[in-house]
Amino acid sequence: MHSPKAKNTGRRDGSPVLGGSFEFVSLTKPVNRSSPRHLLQRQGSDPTTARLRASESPLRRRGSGSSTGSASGQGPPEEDGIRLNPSLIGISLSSLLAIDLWLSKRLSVCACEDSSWGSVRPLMKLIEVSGHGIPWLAGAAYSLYKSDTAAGQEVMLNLLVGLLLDLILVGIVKAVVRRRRPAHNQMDMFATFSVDRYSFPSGHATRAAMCGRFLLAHLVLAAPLRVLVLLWVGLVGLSRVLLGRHNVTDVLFGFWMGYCQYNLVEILWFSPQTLQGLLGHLA
Ligand SMILES: CC(C)=CCC/C(C)=C/CC/C(C)=C/COP(=O)(O)O
Repeated sequence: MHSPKAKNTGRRDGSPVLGGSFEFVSLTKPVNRSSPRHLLQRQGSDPTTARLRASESPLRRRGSGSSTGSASGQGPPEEDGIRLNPSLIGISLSSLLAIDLWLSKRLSVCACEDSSWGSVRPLMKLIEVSGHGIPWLAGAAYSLYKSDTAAGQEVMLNLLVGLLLDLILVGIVKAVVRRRRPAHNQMDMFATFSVDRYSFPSGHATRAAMCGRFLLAHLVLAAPLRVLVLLWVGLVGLSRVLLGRHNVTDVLFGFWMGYCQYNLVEILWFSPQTLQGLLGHLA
């Protein structure tokens, strides 16, 4: 990806302003402080350039531009490195986002009935429902209500806490980041909050990761079922991209966030005593 700045700041004679990786540094800076002496002299002879240089360069405003290391041939000063890093991070992020958008678009093969895998869309929507908040909240509340043992009630209460925590945290991140859903998404999901018009992170992915870890830690012990749980988590995430609901990074971050949310549930874990106190208050 090209930096817009890079197009405008090259020299008229086409020769590089600086060699190797430092060229980028010079392109992000208004003044070629580390340029050879004859270049500075040539630029200084142009009154417009000289005026711009004087007004734009923070170093010159501080009056230190003429005496820093690079101008005296000792290589770029420390400040060059400080400016280089954010630019490199910016470029890396832009590249990652471009790859993310391209890959997500290519993978959205069930985004509508006419898509290449449009016939699989109903199955993907079924997987979507399996990771929706309502069945999970209703299921956990019902199990809590029906549970006879203190241990069972404890587990279900904490699952309920985790699910509510997940809704709150995902809502906050979505509201802060405000990343739009992919353009190819059909907004035909049932029971959504207003923040669900945003896509980062995928609430289904966070819930699947958190509930997956919860199930593996407390409820599902048989090996074949544990594999099924892991498969379900993966399918929920994959279905978000195939349906065109999310970009790949929304789902990957969602998985990570859900994984961390489970740690939070473990830290907050409500004991039977706390549970009895709560139920005593409610009764
Ligand atoms: C009791 C109560 C507050 C239930 C709300 C459950 C609900 C409407 C959850 C929203 C689930 C949803 C559509 C999340 C969006 O998932 P993405 O993967 O598309 O971000």
